[in-house]
Amino acid sequence: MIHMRDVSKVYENGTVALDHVQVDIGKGEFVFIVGASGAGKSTFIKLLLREELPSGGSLIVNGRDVVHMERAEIPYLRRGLGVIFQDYRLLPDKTVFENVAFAMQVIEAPRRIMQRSVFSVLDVVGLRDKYDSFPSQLSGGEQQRVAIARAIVNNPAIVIADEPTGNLDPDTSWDIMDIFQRINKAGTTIVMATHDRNIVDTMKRRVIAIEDGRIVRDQARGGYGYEA
Ligand SMILES: Nc1ncnc2c1ncn2[C@@H]1O[C@H](COP(=O)(O)OP(=O)(O)OP(=O)(O)O)[C@@H](O)[C@H]1O
Repeated sequence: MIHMRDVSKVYENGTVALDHVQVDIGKGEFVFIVGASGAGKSTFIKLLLREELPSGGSLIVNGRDVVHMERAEIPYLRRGLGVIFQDYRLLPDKTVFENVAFAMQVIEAPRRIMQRSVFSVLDVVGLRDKYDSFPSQLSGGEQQRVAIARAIVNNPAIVIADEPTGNLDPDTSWDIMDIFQRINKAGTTIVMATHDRNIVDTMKRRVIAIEDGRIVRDQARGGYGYEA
């Protein structure tokens, strides 16, 4: 699904955010990206989404060559990826239903399929009865569940999450992680950058640790730190 070969990212000001990174992530994997603040996790994710281009190396995401891609191909790359951020990024003037449906309108899905799909993913995240609420009427955990519903409504091959539990209390974080586990069980690849030691140590999934732009550990059933 994801093949990074010798990928580096040097920002315009000379900051080396990633330094010759090699990673292969296969279908159905659940991968945590861990590392201190500034280690390069968000840059790693931005490259996958083609929000930033690598300065060197090759990168294949979901069968597409991200480095040599035409601008017009970028939306097709992103359609295959569901993205979730720490701060939810919902549209404040749209209801829960509309926020999720919007992701389908963008790809011009037929209306009849849209209604069914939106309610189906709202069931997955347990929010069907809130379909008519606005984001401001929801708790942080509920808003993140809407963001997850929006991310998966077009059946992406890969779900990419940058600190999805960063603003949530421990119990709510686990509710969110249960949803990610269910999505993963259904075959979706999950790549999640996180600072949540408890979650990483408890789940014992693949852990890729980044330090100063380099992968310093890639462990099949790892913990947050070396000791786990
Ligand atoms: N647009 C940019 N221009 C210049 N430097 C940048 C840019 N974005 C990130 N950096 C730098 O690149 C390095 C890696 O940043 P990145 O955001 O990838 O780290 P991170 O591991 O995601 O950190 P955090 O956990 O705090 O989000 C840092 O030194 C950061 O200051």
